[in-house]
Amino acid sequence: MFLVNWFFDVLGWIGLYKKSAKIVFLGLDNAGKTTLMHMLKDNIMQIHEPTLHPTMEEIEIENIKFNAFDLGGHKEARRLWRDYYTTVDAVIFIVDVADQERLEESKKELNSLLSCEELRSVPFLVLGNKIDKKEAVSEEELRTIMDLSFTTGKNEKSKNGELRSIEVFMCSIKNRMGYKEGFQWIGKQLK
Ligand SMILES: Nc1nc2c(ncn2[C@@H]2O[C@H](COP(=O)(O)OP(=O)(O)OP(=O)(O)O)[C@@H](O)[C@H]2O)c(=O)[nH]1
Repeated sequence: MFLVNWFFDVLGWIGLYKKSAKIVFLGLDNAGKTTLMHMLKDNIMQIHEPTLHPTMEEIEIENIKFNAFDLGGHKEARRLWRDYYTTVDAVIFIVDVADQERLEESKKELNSLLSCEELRSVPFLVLGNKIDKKEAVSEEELRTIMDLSFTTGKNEKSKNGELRSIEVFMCSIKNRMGYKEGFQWIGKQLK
């Protein structure tokens, strides 16, 4: 009973209780994917052993599977990711908003994912991470730089089933701020 409550708490907290999904964390190296995976793990008492792989991590909580892939120049990760992406239900794309020099590279990576036919109807949550750093750009600046001015809406579910939902949430994974709202939004987009 205690375990059941625990799962309810964690998945309820991130808006994914009773959902079944494969969620993938993507982004350049150093964006914060591993830190986010660890934050989830720390909140979870019993998880399947993570798959140890230099470029891919995996955890499972009940019916939710989280995978993280590095896309920052790792050929092996890209190959693994390509084998995997036809079955993905949601993408969480993490951007280091304090690393202004790499925002353009992040944008290119995001755009190439957004143009993938296989991901045409997959919801995308863009997490602008590291807002605790003084170099961090604002949400407005991030949206401008990354061409994300028109998004679904933070309280919305995409109205047309054909249209992909996409939204930006700013966060500091280190300070455990902001990403919960992002997960809750992604929870709403899943069936
Ligand atoms: N200030 C700050 N640092 C953060 C935050 N999130 C992650 N970091 C730091 O950013 C660095 C990279 O984080 P990782 O989680 O390893 O990033 P990654 O995307 O998994 O990167 P690779 O493993 O290199 O692909 C680490 O030193 C983290 O401690 C944050 O919210 N704020």
